[in-house]
Amino acid sequence: MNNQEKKVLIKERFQYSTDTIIDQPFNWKQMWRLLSYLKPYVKNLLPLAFLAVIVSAIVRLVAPILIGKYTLDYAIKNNDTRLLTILVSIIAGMYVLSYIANRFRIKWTNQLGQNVIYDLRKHLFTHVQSLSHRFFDQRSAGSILVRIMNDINSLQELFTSGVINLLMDFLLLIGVVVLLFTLSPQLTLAILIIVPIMFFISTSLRKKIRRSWQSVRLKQSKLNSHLNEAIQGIRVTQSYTQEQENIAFFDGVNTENFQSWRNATRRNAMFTPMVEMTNAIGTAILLWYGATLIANETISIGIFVSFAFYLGMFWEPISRLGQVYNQLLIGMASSERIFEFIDEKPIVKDALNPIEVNEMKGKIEFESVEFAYDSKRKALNSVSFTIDAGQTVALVGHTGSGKTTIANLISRFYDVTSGEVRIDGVNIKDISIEKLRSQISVVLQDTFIFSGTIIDNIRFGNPLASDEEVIEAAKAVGADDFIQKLSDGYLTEVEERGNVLSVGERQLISFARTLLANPTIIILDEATASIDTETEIKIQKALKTLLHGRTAIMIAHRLSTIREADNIFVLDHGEIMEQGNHTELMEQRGIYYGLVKAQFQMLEVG
Ligand SMILES: Nc1ncnc2c1ncn2[C@@H]1O[C@H](COP(=O)(O)OP(=O)(O)OP(=O)(O)O)[C@@H](O)[C@H]1O
Repeated sequence: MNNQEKKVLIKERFQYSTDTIIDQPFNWKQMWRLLSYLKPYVKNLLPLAFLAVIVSAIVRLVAPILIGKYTLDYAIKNNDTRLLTILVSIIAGMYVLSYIANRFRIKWTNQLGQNVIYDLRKHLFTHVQSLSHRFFDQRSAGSILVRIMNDINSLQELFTSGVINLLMDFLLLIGVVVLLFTLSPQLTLAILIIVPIMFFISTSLRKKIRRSWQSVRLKQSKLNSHLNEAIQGIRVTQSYTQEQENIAFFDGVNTENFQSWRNATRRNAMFTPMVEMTNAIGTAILLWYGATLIANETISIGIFVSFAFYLGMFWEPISRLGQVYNQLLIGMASSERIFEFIDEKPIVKDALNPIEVNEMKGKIEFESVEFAYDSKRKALNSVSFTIDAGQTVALVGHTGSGKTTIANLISRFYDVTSGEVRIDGVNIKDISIEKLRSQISVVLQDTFIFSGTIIDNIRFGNPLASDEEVIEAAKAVGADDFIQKLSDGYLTEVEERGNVLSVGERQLISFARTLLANPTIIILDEATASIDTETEIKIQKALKTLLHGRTAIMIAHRLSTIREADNIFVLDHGEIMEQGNHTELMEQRGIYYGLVKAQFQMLEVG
């Protein structure tokens, strides 16, 4: 395989297609929505920041008049030292006031911005927590991370300085234009001629800048998605010695990210020189035309000096408005992506008046249940069964036959496409989701261990449980032995996903966690696969304790582990083809018989 073919293959291998450019024109509605996050602060931080802004704007607007018109044209011209002293003291006092106002403006606007960012991130995270499994099926963890971190970060500048500076600059701009016209309408008109040219150029830049920042976000999202996957899957990568391919792909997305940044910042940087150019042209007009006006005595030197001050102040807010506009565009691109998530509604949601079931007996019924993950194929097709409270039922069938889907529907991770799932005779759509899930525990083969101590990981099943209750649960499922042998016992720190623990140990921890949660219904998905015989014996013992007095659904490929089940459902292509206990199904000599025989033969061969 040549290098080119290799590159194509690598490019095709990692596909992150979920993030697309959301391209809408500048949207005032969205802007208001973003600004609504300032609402909690309209009574405290916002007015304080506004006050500081108004004070500094007034000082900046009044000072040039005092310096030019009054100091030059009256005090100096008439040699009035008393007036000069008074004016200089007032001007100095005003600058001190402006300094104080500015310090507070920075302090308060920073506080305001940080608070808004905190609130927005909290809102987004809380919302994402409530979203259904389908949402996570369609997106990589990395791309979700980018929205919660990077996109919100990019709004930080807008809220810490942008919004408030915008007000300050508007005030300055309006004030300066009014003062310029008062001082000399002819000179003002001559200078303002350049403004429309400037606006024309900036409008064409606007769209390009906005697109560039959106592209940056997309590239970052792709980079994060790959990074996340590359780290999570490092063991597989290393075992297949695919490190070079991974590095090559990373290099590709990293370069794309680098280029899109460079592109965006280059376009961004075009704004300031443009304003500076206009500033230079304005100054040239001032000098040339202003000198003529002084010569024919239309304006005084003092007015000319005030004018020069104001002209400097005129371009400054315009230049800053350009920057704020850029921040706004960046913010818009990010907020579109943030609001897309916030507007995402959980597909599985509570009924209007959900039933708060506090204690379930655990009878499960499926009536003509159909389900499809996508429109292309059905995962379950007219499935009906009843599991009585306290029964243990095993689901068996070929891979992809729909076993996990049944488990997903009982916990309401997805809603049925048609038909009904009932618990204790009540449609689960009418039961409060929180109550429903609090009575159901799902034990997965790949137990998720959170970073923290072992004791806290077990306590995840019931945050209110005491240390003694946690230890008791661990003892009951036979996890206490190995935990005691760990360096710090129950206080041993384990990293995310519990990489330092064996599969069997992780499973025992999850059993203890489940026992502590004390659910009415337990779903064990492949819980006894891939462990050695000794651990399996331990786990079988633990299971007996765990399942005692509860309704249990076991999904297991190893048929030896489910012989004791009260009932076995045999699935094929999303339908229940056979059901009965082990002896009955063996007598039927159907699919189950075939599966058992095949496994038996495999063991013999092995
Ligand atoms: N999140 C999903 N999105 C789309 N299709 C899915 C999703 N999860 C499962 N499927 C599809 O639905 C069908 C049933 O899957 P399910 O996970 O229920 O099978 P299973 O019997 O549990 O398989 P296994 O024994 O391999 O775990 C399969 O064809 C699978 O590809």
